[in-house]
Amino acid sequence: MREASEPGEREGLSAVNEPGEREGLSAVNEPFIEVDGVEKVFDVRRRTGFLRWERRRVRAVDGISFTVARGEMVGCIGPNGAGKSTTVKMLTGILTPSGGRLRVAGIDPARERTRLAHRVGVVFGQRTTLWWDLPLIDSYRLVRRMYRIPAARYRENLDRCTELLGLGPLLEVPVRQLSLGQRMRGDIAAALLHDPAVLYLDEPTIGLDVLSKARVRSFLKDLNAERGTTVLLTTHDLQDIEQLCGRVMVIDHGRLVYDGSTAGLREAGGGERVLVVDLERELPPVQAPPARVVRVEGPRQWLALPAGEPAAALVAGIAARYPLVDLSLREPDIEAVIATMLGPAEKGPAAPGERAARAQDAVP
Ligand SMILES: Nc1ncnc2c1ncn2[C@@H]1O[C@H](COP(=O)(O)OP(=O)(O)OP(=O)(O)O)[C@@H](O)[C@H]1O
Repeated sequence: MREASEPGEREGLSAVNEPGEREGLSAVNEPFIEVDGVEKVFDVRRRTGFLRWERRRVRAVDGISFTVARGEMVGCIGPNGAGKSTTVKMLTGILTPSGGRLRVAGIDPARERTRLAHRVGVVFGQRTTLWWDLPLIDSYRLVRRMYRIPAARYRENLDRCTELLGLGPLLEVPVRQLSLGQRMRGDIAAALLHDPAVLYLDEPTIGLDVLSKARVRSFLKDLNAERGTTVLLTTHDLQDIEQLCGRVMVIDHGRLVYDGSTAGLREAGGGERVLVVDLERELPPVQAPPARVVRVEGPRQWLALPAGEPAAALVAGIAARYPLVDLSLREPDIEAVIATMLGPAEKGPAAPGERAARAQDAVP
């Protein structure tokens, strides 16, 4: 406890963000997170034989640049070893960049990590920040002391999280007895008690069942909408991104290969939309170029539309020439789009460490 509260005292911090700092939506377009040509290189030693070691340089992040405005909710995806967690760790100040410039709320995270900690909440899906042997509520009391959260603010935030995350029956339960989904909700609440302006979430729905995922996603959506909390979400679950984030960044080999709208990702990846038509009876494949029939099952036919091809004229043409009963348009599978974007290595199951090895440059 002592250790955690000391740095704040040294820097003479006010306990938590002032209410006015609950991220002025007026400043929505100002960059809140600025990442400019950031690099992170790790020097690692690898054993290559008996008493033989090789020094290698792992370029985990290779000149990434982006900005995030206040109140934005941005998804970050990419294969294992792409550099996502390393980027988040640099944003929290846990790791120092090897090059480039980084600012969060105007603060250099590596230099003023403690000051930044009062503005930031972090949830790592695979690890807990809660005290394992203590009841959940005791962890929250400790968090309150660490951040010196005023009593009224603590109560308000705790009540809100307890209600929206369904934590009421769990508060007196030791963390070690919680299920994964319960613990995750507990972790999210712990990260929010001090009213952070930005929340980093690393795989917040990993291993959760469908209902728990829905609950966590709905909570995050409300948090972002009501409080204007800036959210950076790293995940392998594309539904997290599709349901929560209007913007997505795709990272591969330490580089940003896509940064834009989630909807635009499909087009950027050259994904095809599929038109499913139900005819009155079985018929030969529908002729409607440039769409082409890719599957026929009785009176139902599936037509692939090249990316960017408007559907309206095509649908009208089919309706005029064929006995149409029903039709629907399916967006391209986002997972397939990303696989295309990332190249052949992502299409099959990647061998463990394969991508990491590709990101490594041997040091002469
Ligand atoms: N502390 C470290 N020392 C040496 N290498 C590291 C360290 N941390 C990460 N790396 C390497 O940096 C690269 C990027 O790792 P990172 O954890 O950022 O990937 P990621 O995109 O988060 O992957 P995942 O989706 O599997 O979590 C990998 O090659 C990894 O092995």
